[in-house]
Amino acid sequence: MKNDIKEILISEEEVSVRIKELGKEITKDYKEKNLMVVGILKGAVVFMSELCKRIDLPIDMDFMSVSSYGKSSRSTGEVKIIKDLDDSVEGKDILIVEDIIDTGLTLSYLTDNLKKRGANSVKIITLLDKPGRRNIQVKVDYLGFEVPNEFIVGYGLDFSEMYRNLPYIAALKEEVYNDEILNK
Ligand SMILES: O=P(O)(O)OC[C@H]1O[C@H](OP(=O)(O)OP(=O)(O)O)[C@H](O)[C@@H]1O
Ligand SMILES: Nc1nc2[nH]cnc2c(=O)[nH]1
Repeated sequence: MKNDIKEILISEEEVSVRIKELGKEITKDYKEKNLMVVGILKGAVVFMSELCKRIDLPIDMDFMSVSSYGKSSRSTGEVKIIKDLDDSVEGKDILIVEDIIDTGLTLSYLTDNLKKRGANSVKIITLLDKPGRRNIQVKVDYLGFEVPNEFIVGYGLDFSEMYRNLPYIAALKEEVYNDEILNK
């Protein structure tokens, strides 16, 4: 199956260095705050676990799972919560952790949703940003890397549930994915 990989875009070493930098930045920015880290299943799991080890603060961790329909430019899109947080976010400083921002639909919905629940602040960290595919503008507060408009796998990102455990970030060969996947 590794024959499906076109190219390694970001090496294991580069990811590790960037996550350490992001962890330091967050540690500085959230010193006097009430940090709650919210990972979006499943893609964010690998990034979140590495990131949290680099944040030198007491933190709450929780997870949400969402599904989205109609991400194409022809649709306004709809996001549904499949697994919600265990606890209230009232008064918490929320940091949403994502693996990738693509159309912007998921993070736009989640930011609004958590703000409405009375969080003190809601910010976004994403390992990857694919700005070429954006439909909805979203403010990214912390970014790992920008990636080109390719189908990305590794470090939590899957193709048909495969490749999430690759320790680097790679582009899949064009012949493996098709327009249906990118325009779903
Ligand atoms: O900006 P958007 O167009 O909304 O896309 C980004 C979302 O898509 C991916 O999740 P996916 O639905 O593939 O689920 P997964 O994390 O379980 O792989 C990714 O993890 C983001 O949550
Ligand atoms: N695995 C994967 N999931 C995505 N979700 C949105 N864009 C991508 C991508 O490039 N790869």
